[in-house]
Amino acid sequence: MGATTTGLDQKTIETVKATVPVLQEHGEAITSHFYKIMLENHPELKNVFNQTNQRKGGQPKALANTVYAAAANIEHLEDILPHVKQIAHKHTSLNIKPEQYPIVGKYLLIAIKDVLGEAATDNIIDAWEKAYGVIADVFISVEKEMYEEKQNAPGGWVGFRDFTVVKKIQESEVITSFYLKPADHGRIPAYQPGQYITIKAQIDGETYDHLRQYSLSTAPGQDFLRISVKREDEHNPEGIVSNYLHHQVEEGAILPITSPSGDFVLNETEQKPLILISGGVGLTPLMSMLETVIEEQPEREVIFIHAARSRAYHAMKDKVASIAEANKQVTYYTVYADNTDAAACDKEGRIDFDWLKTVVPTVDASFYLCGPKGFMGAMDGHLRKMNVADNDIHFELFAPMNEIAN
Ligand SMILES: NC(=O)C1=CN([C@@H]2O[C@H](COP(=O)(O)OP(=O)(O)OC[C@H]3O[C@@H](n4cnc5c(N)ncnc54)[C@H](O)[C@@H]3O)[C@@H](O)[C@H]2O)C=CC1
Repeated sequence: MGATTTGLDQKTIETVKATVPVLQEHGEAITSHFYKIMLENHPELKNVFNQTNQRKGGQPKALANTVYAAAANIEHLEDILPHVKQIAHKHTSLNIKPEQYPIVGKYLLIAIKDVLGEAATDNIIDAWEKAYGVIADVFISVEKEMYEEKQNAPGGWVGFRDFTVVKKIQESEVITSFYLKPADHGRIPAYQPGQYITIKAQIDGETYDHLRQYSLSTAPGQDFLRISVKREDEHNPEGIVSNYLHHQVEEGAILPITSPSGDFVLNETEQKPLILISGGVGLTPLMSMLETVIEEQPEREVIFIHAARSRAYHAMKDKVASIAEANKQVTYYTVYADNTDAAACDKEGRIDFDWLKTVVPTVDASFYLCGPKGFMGAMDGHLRKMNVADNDIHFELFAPMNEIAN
């Protein structure tokens, strides 16, 4: 039995690879059971594992897909490193610690045994235990590096740091911006346009703290951080933190946050046209990119396309208009789904292929997409139909990784 670079013997590798399809077949049953038993035994992990996605089944599915993809590539994990890094950005933003990995591993194995019953022989369980250890080590080492970078970044930190809400501004019918300054009066962290932070929401009456990620919505280099939050329907469990922020968090309140994370960032080494396409509150990271590019790359052509439900839902309209007015490099288009005043927008309805083609000057451009899931799928489809190269399409969606990867 030869050893491999992962340190796993050939028999273990073969067993794991041979059983990936079996686990995939029972994937959701295994991970739903796993989440249930793990959170029963470790309720302190509830805030880390987003409860909304867990209820909807998205989080268990995402975790299952990640573990199976890693297991299928167990001999050459470096092939899935970009995917690992994207998840590691989310993990470090949530302050996930190495000691949490063995807990996940323990309950995942118990769930595999419970669901597969006798089919889960000792050999199989043993092989998966070893494989999980290898996969966990890859995540832990990538995350260790990211934590070191956070600690050493100008104004950076690890864990949660208290920020004071210094200003709260309504941007549209549903979107409100929160301006944040360090409660310790220390340095504001450096960050890249497109990155996000995690808020720990300590809400009265809730049994655990809720963690939510929000994109930073201005260019770096200000004397504050700013997030812009859409108020979700209060009856939607996903809306618990956004309603708390909108209704209970006023100027002077303290919010614990983690330092900026994320790899959906503006590449300032590129010169080709920058096309920013957003739907709804998805404009937040793209505002940070827009404000940055006009300062850092004044020669670069920028097209800012924004789709909103209607004028009342359109946030930061005046800001974008004044940026375009003052910077000839920027052209902007507005699309309203429900328009009562045709003069207020450039297109009514949705961004469709034929229209998009007329406003995109060249397909040899860098495209950044952010918005609701259906919007992103539609935009991605339009761009591929135009033959835009894969690596020119950048997108992010705050959702479990399996949805992002689709
Ligand atoms: N960094 C990130 O990953 C961020 C992600 N987001 C995500 O962006 C989303 C924004 O949602 P809302 O503001 O509620 O958007 P929304 O529901 O108000 O929709 C915005 C626009 O998108 C259009 N649209 C929706 N589906 C479409 C489709 N299939 N094809 C073409 N156009 C479509 C609508 O017509 C509307 O004009 C949220 O899901 C949020 O999670 C938001 C901020 C940051």
